Amino acid sequence: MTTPPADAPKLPDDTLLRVEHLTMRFGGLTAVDDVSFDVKRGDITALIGPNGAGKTTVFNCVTGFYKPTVGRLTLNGAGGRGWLLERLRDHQISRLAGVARTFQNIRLFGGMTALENLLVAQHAPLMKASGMTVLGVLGLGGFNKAEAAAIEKAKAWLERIGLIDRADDPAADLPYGDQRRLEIARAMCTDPVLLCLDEPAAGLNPRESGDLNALLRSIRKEDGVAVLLIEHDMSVVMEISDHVVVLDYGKKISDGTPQAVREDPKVIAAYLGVEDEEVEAVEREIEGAQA
Ligand SMILES: Nc1ncnc2c1ncn2[C@@H]1O[C@H](COP(=O)(O)OP(=O)(O)OP(=O)(O)O)[C@@H](O)[C@H]1O
Repeated sequence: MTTPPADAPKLPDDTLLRVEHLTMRFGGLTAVDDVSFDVKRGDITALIGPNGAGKTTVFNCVTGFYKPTVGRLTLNGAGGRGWLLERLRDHQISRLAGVARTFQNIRLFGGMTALENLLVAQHAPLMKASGMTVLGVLGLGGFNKAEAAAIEKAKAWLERIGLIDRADDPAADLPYGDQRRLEIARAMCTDPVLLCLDEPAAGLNPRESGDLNALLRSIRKEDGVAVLLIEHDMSVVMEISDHVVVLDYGKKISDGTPQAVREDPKVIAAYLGVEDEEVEAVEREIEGAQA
């Protein structure tokens, strides 16, 4: 595999990802229209907006599932190296640039145990340690050490998400909320710099949602990993996000702290399904209510 040149522009030290003028067209439909925003290091950034606003499309561009029609996605990755994500293949985005993701629908290996799911995520370093040879896998060279380290890491994550007692149970047998957290732990086992989560709270009950919030806060605090998430559950967004980006009809309509975004008339109008001309009226109503 050839390593792409590191010709990405330098970002400010506190900025992990810069999305510039991102546009994605599907035939005649512009799903994402000239969207720009930053993801700061160690921040939880939420991407919100009504159905069809373009959130998943932005996500798919950042994680390499789509190549943007227009736009630049600069990531200051591991070791301070810069990457232009739109020039990388999707496997390079995860392995070289350090971007991990989960999906709207859980994609664990249901027949494998919880522990095995976390080991599979560490396949790349294990293969490297094996020297890609049978002798390596049989225990010569650094493979045994790497395998022991992978098991330790997997166990540490199972402890952290409260599933160590279920390490040997098939992932499919775990309750839904546990599967969601296991999926996040699996993504974390790849040592990402950016963790992208597509609706992590979907289908969770309030207790499971609380556990998820705690896990994401600990990832921010203890691992220093930045999180970019799409979420419809506003209680999760408002509680854990440092930064919220709002899309509507493919365009960015607001960008700021949860508090600022919550009070932005354009956001309120978008969620209420109000036409553009009526935004000022909504604005006046909000000001009136706050007075
Ligand atoms: N692969 C595709 N081909 C054609 N149109 C697409 C494709 N992916 C998304 N779209 C369209 O792009 C627009 C934005 O879709 P997207 O899934 O990004 O929105 P979203 O904000 O994630 O919506 P939701 O909250 O419902 O998941 C929609 O009109 C959708 O139908």
